[in-house]
Amino acid sequence: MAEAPLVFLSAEAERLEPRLPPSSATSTSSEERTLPWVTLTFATSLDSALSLGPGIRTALSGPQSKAMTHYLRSRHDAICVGVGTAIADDPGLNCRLAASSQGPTVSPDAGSLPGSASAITTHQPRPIVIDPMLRWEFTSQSKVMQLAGAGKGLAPYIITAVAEPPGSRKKLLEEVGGKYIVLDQPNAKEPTAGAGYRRFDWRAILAAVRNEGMQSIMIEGGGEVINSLLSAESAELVDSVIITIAPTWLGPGSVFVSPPLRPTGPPDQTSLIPGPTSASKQTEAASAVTPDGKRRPNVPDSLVEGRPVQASEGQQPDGKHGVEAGDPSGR
Ligand SMILES: NC(=O)C1=CN([C@@H]2O[C@H](COP(=O)(O)OP(=O)(O)OC[C@H]3O[C@@H](n4cnc5c(N)ncnc54)[C@H](O)[C@@H]3O)[C@@H](O)[C@H]2O)C=CC1
Ligand SMILES: Nc1nc(O)c(N)c(N[C@@H]2O[C@H](COP(=O)(O)O)[C@@H](O)[C@H]2O)n1
Repeated sequence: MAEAPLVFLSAEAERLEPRLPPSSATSTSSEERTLPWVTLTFATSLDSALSLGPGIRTALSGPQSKAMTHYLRSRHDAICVGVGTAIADDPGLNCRLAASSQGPTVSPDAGSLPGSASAITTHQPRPIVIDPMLRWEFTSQSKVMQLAGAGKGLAPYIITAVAEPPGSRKKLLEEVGGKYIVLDQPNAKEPTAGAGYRRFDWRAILAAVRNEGMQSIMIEGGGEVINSLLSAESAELVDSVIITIAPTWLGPGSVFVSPPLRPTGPPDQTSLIPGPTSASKQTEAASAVTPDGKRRPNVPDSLVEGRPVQASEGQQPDGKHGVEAGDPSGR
């Protein structure tokens, strides 16, 4: 069944605006940045899980939160996932906000102010897939490729360490406007990770994105992407964090957001990297809601901005969801 067009209210968009990259129409400051504006945004359960398992697409967001995500997609030049997510989810990574000048729908035009329902030109973000070893076996049937072919989204740029990607895939990508971006050296400082690759330095990833003319990127996941970005070395690169928290637990075996602690010091808040607004605030926000969706007493309003959701809202019929925005670097 076709997905109903997503609608995001102007008032909600205005609430988010201070956390979003400057509009390209009104600011030149973003052009002066050497790296793009980075928004980290994802949905978790109360136990900080992104999905039931590494290969399992798990719906945590309801329609309102999903519409918010698509508004965010309309406000960024690029949208980034790791190859684990590309394989697990076969994602579309496009913006599917209703493009209507009627009613309260926000214009998806990144250049217009929230609520101005005039010129509607849907801004599509460029999908960026981090795939150092080229594990993603995309085909012309992959959702993102189909959407690009149909003009409903952009084709992916794949960031890889493989110097010469296979010609057939290169052709497939280029036919719909995508390409490979080869990064010279994965981060030599890091030990080889389990899958036999070294991580890229996030600065190198972001510089490559900026080099393509993109001034803002939203990073959606999955676990490894988020946890490496929120490591001590790179968390300062993140300008904004926007998290949806679903009132459920996914339990052991899930893919968790759990950024590494510093190598020294006790495992308490002082060793969480850097500043309280990402990991620690997320934990507080999660514990602010009981399993049946009620607010716990003595929890400040600033931590959870929940609202009742309709029974039709996806996987969490009787719960609440919250949007938490913060700056992980404490700036
Ligand atoms: N609830 C939510 O908002 C979201 C949930 N997910 C879920 O997350 C799960 C996938 O998470 P993961 O398995 O952790 O995969 P992932 O999507 O984080 O991809 C991991 C892979 O990406 C590459 N990678 C990541 N960071 C890198 C770096 N700095 N340098 C070089 N390569 C890097 C590596 O090849 C690594 O194996 C899926 O089940 C998906 O459904 C994904 C995105 C959002
Ligand atoms: N915001 C959010 N909530 C969830 O519950 C999710 N599972 C995700 N997943 C992310 O969205 C991508 C799917 O995008 P399409 O709808 O196919 O365009 C998925 O790959 C994750 O990045 N996000």
